[in-house]
Amino acid sequence: MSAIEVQNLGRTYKVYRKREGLFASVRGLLHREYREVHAVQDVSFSIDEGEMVAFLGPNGAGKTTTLKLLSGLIVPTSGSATVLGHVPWKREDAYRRRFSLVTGQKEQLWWDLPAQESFRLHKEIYRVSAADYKSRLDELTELLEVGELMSQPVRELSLGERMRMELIAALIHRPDVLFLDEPTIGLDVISQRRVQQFLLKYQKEQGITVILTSHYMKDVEALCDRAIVINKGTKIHDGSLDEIIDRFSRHKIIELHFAVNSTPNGIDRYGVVLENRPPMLKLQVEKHKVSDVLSRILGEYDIEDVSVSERPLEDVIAELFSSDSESRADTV
Ligand SMILES: Nc1ncnc2c1ncn2[C@@H]1O[C@H](COP(=O)(O)OP(=O)(O)OP(=O)(O)O)[C@@H](O)[C@H]1O
Repeated sequence: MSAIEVQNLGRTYKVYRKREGLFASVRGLLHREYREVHAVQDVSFSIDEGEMVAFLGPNGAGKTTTLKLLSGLIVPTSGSATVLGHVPWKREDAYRRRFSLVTGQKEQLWWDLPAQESFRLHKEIYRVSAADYKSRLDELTELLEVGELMSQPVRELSLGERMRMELIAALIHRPDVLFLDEPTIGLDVISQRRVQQFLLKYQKEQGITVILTSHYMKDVEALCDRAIVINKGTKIHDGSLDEIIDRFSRHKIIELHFAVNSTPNGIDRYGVVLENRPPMLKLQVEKHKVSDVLSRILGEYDIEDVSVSERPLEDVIAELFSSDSESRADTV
């Protein structure tokens, strides 16, 4: 059953255009000029209950705007959406109790108070019973390993510790849908992994529906099988992570092990040398040339072992979102 249904959703912002110079500023006071930013355009997708889906896109693609729309923080300019049968921007109490939005950049905890005080406030806001509150807090505290930090003012916590507290605050009312906007931004590798492991376990156990935006492909690979990719407000892909690689990667990697304990000169005429550790050499080759390059190399050199692999998701996404491929991404 689908938990989230989005149909031709669009959100346009009007941005005040400020001209330079005194005369233009005075004129601007009398006659305001606006420019329109189409942050989200005609986006449609459907997410089943219990799915964890990544929402990928370069800076300014419209990811946060979409999550804000689905959280009811802003109203769309076109299209429709329902989450668990609710229209988010109607801001019904019944909906508020069923979702949470966690953003890596904006905190919901009181800075000067211990996190447990904020949790208590959330308990009251969401009218969580004392018994449920206790059992959920115990469970989350243990899973996120923050027991000893409960009475410490939030401002004294590290970024990673704070994010774990943010997750507790977001989950204490046990939402059915969780929107995660860059939950690991700025975290070191250890903290990132800890958050990933928690999310994986929690999502499996509770069967909640999750949309995750992240610029870290390690998060995405650890947590999601499916990704929706948007660029300039428009959806350009919806499918498995493997499909992203298959569709957008223009290259493959050939790993060669030479029979002699060296690698030959001039092999770079076949592709880009990514790694050269004799007798091993990794070559990046355009997809459509792989079989031709392979047969030539095998004919020319004494090769002991060879393998062909896809490029890592991280590289494919970086290439897709780099400025020179933006126009390409627009047209796929
Ligand atoms: N309140 C606003 N007023 C005007 N323009 C906005 C507003 N919020 C977002 N935008 C614009 O809408 C576009 C989409 O922004 P959004 O924050 O949704 O992107 P994003 O994909 O989340 O980017 P990032 O990865 O950098 O967080 C951008 O061009 C942004 O400048």
